Amino acid sequence: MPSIQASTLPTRVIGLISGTSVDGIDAALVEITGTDLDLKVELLAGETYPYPADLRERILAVCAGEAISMLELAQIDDAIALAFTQAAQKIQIDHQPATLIGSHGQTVYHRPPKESGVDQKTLGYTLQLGRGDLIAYLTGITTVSNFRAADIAIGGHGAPLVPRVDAFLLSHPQESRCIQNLGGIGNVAYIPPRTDNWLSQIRGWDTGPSNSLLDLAVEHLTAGAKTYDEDGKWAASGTPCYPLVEKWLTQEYFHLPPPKSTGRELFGVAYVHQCFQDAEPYQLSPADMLATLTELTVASIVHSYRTFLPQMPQRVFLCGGGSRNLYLKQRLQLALETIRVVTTDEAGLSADFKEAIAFAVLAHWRQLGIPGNLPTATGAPHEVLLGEIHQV
Ligand SMILES: Nc1ncnc2c1ncn2[C@@H]1O[C@H](COP(=O)(O)OP(=O)(O)OP(=O)(O)O)[C@@H](O)[C@H]1O
Ligand SMILES: CC(=O)N[C@H]1[C@@H]2OC[C@@H](O2)[C@@H](O)[C@@H]1O[C@H](C)C(=O)O
Repeated sequence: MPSIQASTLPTRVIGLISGTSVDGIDAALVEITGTDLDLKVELLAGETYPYPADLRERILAVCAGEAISMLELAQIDDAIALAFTQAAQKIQIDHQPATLIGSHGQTVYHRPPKESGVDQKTLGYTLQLGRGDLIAYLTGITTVSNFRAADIAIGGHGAPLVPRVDAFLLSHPQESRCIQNLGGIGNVAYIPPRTDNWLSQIRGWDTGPSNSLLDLAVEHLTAGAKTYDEDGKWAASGTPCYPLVEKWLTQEYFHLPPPKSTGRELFGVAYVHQCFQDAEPYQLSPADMLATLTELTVASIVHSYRTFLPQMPQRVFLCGGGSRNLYLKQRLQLALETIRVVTTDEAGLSADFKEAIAFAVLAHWRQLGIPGNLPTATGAPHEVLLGEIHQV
């Protein structure tokens, strides 16, 4: 990956994403300077704008595989684009206006490419709603969207995309690091110390479920009264059932070598339903069930590091909503023994808004003609420009 010299004038960019938790739109207003090794990002404002409850419900139903008409698809796409537009407008209040938006949109379907014989691969497919042309028109700001399509088209997974941004914002001269996102789905970027050939040694993949199963279990156990276990307090009062964790860990996904990606299509409603069925013989309390699902997230992350990393990292930096789950964090620290587990806040990058910041950077790169994917993370055969630019 050559270092590309381009304009280093500060650019004010908005990054927008709603992730697999479908809890709302994360918006980051940032000032970006530099391009790659000299890349710097200052977070001017970060907010999460919850979706209207009925829209969230419809999106979750679509993610769970409910069949809908094209009319309803269009209506959901409209509603998401409008919600993203409002997020972009609100985040600029009391600030100088932005000149660029990077909008990830809302993933509603993700089908990773699959090996189908020697040197044969079936194509992947991914769909993010909330169309960028409408956001550009309504905000009057050039908008980059549909970031995953180009990587998928050349045979990549189109995910995870954040590792390349992590590499330039969170690498360290001496320390090897894992940046672990704990969103609905978990993903990791492994970044070796910044010495010779460090860029070619970066790795990234989706580690599996993070909060998606926990959130679904909490909703089920509270009959919809709660959507998540705040700070992991409920799970912390239970005890993990290790035979179940062992059983669940035999699942094929955890043993696939990276690059790999996944989503709610696998770790969603049907999966958690099966988990509850598997748990029946053990007569677990709700707290034990949550502790056991937390342990699956922990064990799947640590198993994937031990199996697929060239070496264990010196430090793990957490980000995403799950980094606020104190029980999950504590269990991960215990499983990783002497490897320190902290959040990306300790490295000066907001753990809450890192994904939104990353899509601002990806838009900035797109405008400058700099590729955004990392082939060692997405499995694409080469680098490619990510995103469609919608000018105003
Ligand atoms: N205080 C907290 N205690 C426990 N869990 C929390 C807390 N705050 C957030 N979470 C969890 O984090 C989730 C949201 O995380 P985040 O916004 O990073 O996910 P996402 O971006 O939607 O997912 P992905 O990264 O897979 O796209 C919530 O659904 C909840 O499970
Ligand atoms: C298809 C899709 O939306 N994937 C998300 C999801 O959420 C976490 C994980 O799965 C990750 O691969 C990806 O998002 C982040 C932002 C990424 O591309 O790096």
